[in-house]
Amino acid sequence: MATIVPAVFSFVRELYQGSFDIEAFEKEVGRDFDSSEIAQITAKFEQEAKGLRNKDEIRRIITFIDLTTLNGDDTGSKAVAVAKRAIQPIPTDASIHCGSVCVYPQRISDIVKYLKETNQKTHITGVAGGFPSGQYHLKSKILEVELSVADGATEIDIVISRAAALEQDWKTVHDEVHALKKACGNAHLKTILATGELKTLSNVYKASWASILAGSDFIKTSTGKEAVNATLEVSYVMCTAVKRWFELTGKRVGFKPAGGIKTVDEALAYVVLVKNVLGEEWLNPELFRIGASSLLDDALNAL
Ligand SMILES: O=C[C@H](O)COP(=O)(O)O
Repeated sequence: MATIVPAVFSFVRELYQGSFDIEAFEKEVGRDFDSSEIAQITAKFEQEAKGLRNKDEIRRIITFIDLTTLNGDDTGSKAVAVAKRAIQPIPTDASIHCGSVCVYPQRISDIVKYLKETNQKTHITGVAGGFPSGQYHLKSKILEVELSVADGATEIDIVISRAAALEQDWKTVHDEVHALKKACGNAHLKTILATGELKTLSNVYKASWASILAGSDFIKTSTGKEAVNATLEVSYVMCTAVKRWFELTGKRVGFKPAGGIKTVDEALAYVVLVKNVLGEEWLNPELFRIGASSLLDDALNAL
């Protein structure tokens, strides 16, 4: 780490030695963002997205989708039905798969059982760690992650503590994500910032950094349960942090916009944003996902 991270990011080195210096964190990543400037940039992305609407791009979008069902009345058979769609979303094309099927912890084992019985594979994302509010004891968040991984989730989506973020307690945000990353074992960790509840773009940037520094494999905008979910504006700020981390360390963290993305046109705007800010190399399911429950319907209608 010492040879890769420049001196200006000395706090990253200290972090890896087990300390989190909040003053250094604020100094290094505290910055303001100009909303109107970002709005102009994202308006261009939306414009560019209009020219991208073709069948190949729509098929590619389908491969990015974490096909989601997160409802109180989800049953085992509903979860399995969604998993079947994630495995073969286009009925006439067995070569295309969604990024994963995303469910609550109690539904993970239903999908694992179905995959075993039918000898099929898909990534299973379990939302855990006090999803969606994060208002739970850390011990129960850790246990929920451990149980979800034991049940067979290959990817875990957790939420940050918005309470800690709003109190500018970035050490707690970082330390919780770090503990949950450890609980994931080999499962990939996607950390949800719930940006609609973070109040400022400066907070979105700091939350991105705290989550990246804690070892998140992806950072994700929203749970789909906040009043305001994914927006291009917060995505721009989050991808700016992902890009800076890559410039400093050579490490690629993934990005997942989620919540309220229902149409191909909306999804294409995120594709253009990622391509422009992070580069084409991010546009594969290893580094880019879209969390969505209904986007697949619009994509299939458009094919
Ligand atoms: O993580 C995925 C989101 O919960 C999905 O949200 P959505 O139902 O608005 O598509």
